Formats: sequence, C-alpha cells, structure tokens
Amino acid sequence: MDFRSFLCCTKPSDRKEKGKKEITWRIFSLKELHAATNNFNYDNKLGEGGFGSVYWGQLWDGSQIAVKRLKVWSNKADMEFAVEIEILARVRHKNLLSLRGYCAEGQERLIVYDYMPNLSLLSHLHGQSSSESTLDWPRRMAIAIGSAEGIAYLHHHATPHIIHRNIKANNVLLDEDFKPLVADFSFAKLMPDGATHVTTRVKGTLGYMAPEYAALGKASESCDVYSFGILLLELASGKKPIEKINSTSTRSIKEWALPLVYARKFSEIADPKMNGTYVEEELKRVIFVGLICAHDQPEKRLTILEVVELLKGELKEKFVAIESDEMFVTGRSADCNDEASVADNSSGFISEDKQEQVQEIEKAA
Ligand SMILES: Nc1ncnc2c1ncn2[C@@H]1O[C@H](COP(=O)(O)OP(=O)(O)OP(=O)(O)O)[C@@H](O)[C@H]1O
Repeated sequence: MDFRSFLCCTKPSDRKEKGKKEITWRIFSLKELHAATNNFNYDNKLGEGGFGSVYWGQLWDGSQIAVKRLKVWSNKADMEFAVEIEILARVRHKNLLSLRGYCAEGQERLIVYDYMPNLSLLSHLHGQSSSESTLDWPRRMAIAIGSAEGIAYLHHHATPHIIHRNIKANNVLLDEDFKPLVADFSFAKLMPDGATHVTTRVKGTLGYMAPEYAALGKASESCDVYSFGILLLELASGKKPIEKINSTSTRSIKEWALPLVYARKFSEIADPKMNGTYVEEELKRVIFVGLICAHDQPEKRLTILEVVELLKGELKEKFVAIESDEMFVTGRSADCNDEASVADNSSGFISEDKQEQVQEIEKAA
C-alpha cells in the first residue's frame, strides 16, 4: 500500500479553541526543507536513528525545527513513515512531541517537528551535557512525572490506544524549560479495541525491552511500563540500562540496583552527580516504582496511570504494598533474568532485519 492511500484520512486538523482555528500541522515542500536546513548540511545534523538522520533547521518565520530524513527508500520504510505520521497526527498532549508536518516528494520522506533546544534526556544523563550537571532532583522528578503523563495519554486517552514500543532516554526530548516530550513513534502500534496485546515482530532497544516482548513478540501497554521502569532507574541513578562489567559480561541496571534495595542503601543508587541533593522519600519512590514497573512478570507491573499517581506521592497504601513486595525482601530475586545478561549488542538497537526469525503475526488477542 502506498503511503498516500494510507494517509487518505489524515488531513491537517483544524482545532477550535476559544473560537480560534488552530491548524496543527501542514505539508512542507522539499525546497522549503532544503532552505531551512542549509541543504541538510552536516553541521546541522543533530543525530541519527534507525529511520535516518535528524537535522536542525530554521523556517522563514524564524521558528526552529527538527527534520527527520529517511535514509533509504523502500516499501517497508514508506509504510513505517506513514505509520509515524498517522500516529503523530492523532496525538496532542503537552508531554508528547507532536507533528509539525511532513514532506513526501519522489523517494524523499521527511518528518518535521518542533526543535527541542535541550535535546534528549540521554544527552544529559550520559552524553555531551552530562558533565554540566543540568539535572537537579526537582528537574528529574518533573521529567519522570511529565513523561509518565505523556505515556498515560497514549495508553488510556488516545483512541484507539497506542503502545509506543521504544520508550528510552533518547526518546524523551527536553524543551527550553526542561519539560519532557516523549518522541519517536516509528515503532508505535495502535491497539485494536478490547485487545490485551498484539503479537508482532520485535523492534526496540536492548536493555529496555520487556522479556515477554523480546522473547515472544507479545506487545502490550505493560511493555511500555517495563521500559519506563528502566528509564526511572536510569533517571535516579545516572547508570545506563546495560553496563559492561568486563570483556565478556554485562549487567543490567536491575541486577545492579536490586541488591542495594535489599540492603536499603538508596544513597548508593542516587546519581553521584546530584552530590546528595535529592529528596530521599522521592528518590525511594522513583526506585521502588521503577523496579516494580520493570518486573519480569507483566501482571506484577503497574499501569502507567498508577505510576503517575505514585510518583506524585498519591496512592500511599499501594506504595506501602509495593515496598513490601517479595521482590524487595527476599534474597536474590528470580526477577533479574532479563534479556540484558544474554545479549550484547553495542548499539542496543534491534531492527526487524536482525529479528527475521520472529514472525509477524499481527494478531489481536
Ligand atoms: N525535535 C527534536 N529536537 C531536538 N533534537 C531531536 C529532535 N528529534 C530528534 N532529535 C535528536 O536526533 C537524534 C536522532 O533521533 P531519532 O529519533 O531519529 O533516533 P534515536 O531516538 O536516537 O534512535 P532510534 O531510531 O533507535 O530510536 C537524537 O539524538 C535526538 O536527540
């Protein structure tokens, strides 16, 4: 199917707010995007992902944009492009990076977003901005709550519900006030009404993938919750989801954090870059919620709505129950059995091509 037929129902939306008509996105010409990005100049390049490269640009009105340009055209890539546009055009929430527009001319496929001046959470935790200690504790809490609210919109308010399938620190972008915006819907799936999961070809990032999804391709909202749990642990500790401990083995963030939680040594989990300046109760909350979200058994995980409330300090009784969960009181829990310890992939990125053995069934349960 050509993307044009796929997008036949996706028109720039007119939203009436207080009598004002707001056009939320539009179609860009290739010429306009060439002009905005200085012909996709290398100096404008912000980074590269599975879909292609992302460039900074400026439009004639002075507004700054980020343009994602498809690497190599293929029918499959065209379809993924259409899926991302289709999903982006549906979502509008303060914590989701929305669509500014797209361009499809010849074999060129480009997606246009607002530029996020503070780039990704990854760059502040582990990348070029990490030495500047830009993330104090209040900022980390606001990022945790805001991104959970963005995901809650996808899981509970969008129609049909949407699973993101690639929640990770590179996909949480930060605006000028460090407000988080969940981005990158290239792997997202629309959940058929009433379905508990969809079985699909595995795509995602090692270290963030729920075990039942990595092994069986069973994707559901709770897979996003798992990934978000890993993200919470990363945000609290500044550690990467998977760490190389010697030339042959790796350790997941869960394997590292759980023994410290058994010993209730929360200060040893806290990111040293915060120099001890965090709210202990909140740190504990982020760690317990992160670990229970990243439980190997999907039924033990929380819903993202519960996550939002718990992070805000609500659902006190639920939190007491979480703290005394067997995961945190027994010795080494069987829960450390995630894909991280068996897989070592330097990019951490799983594309469909590397997973040809997993059959795409696309069947609603
Ligand atoms: N709107 C934006 N504003 C600022 N930077 C952005 C924007 N969108 C993407 N980027 C940056 O561009 C880079 C590439 O992003 P992209 O979403 O293509 O890939 P990724 O998330 O790094 O990897 P993957 O494709 O594996 O998910 C990232 O470093 C991201 O921080």
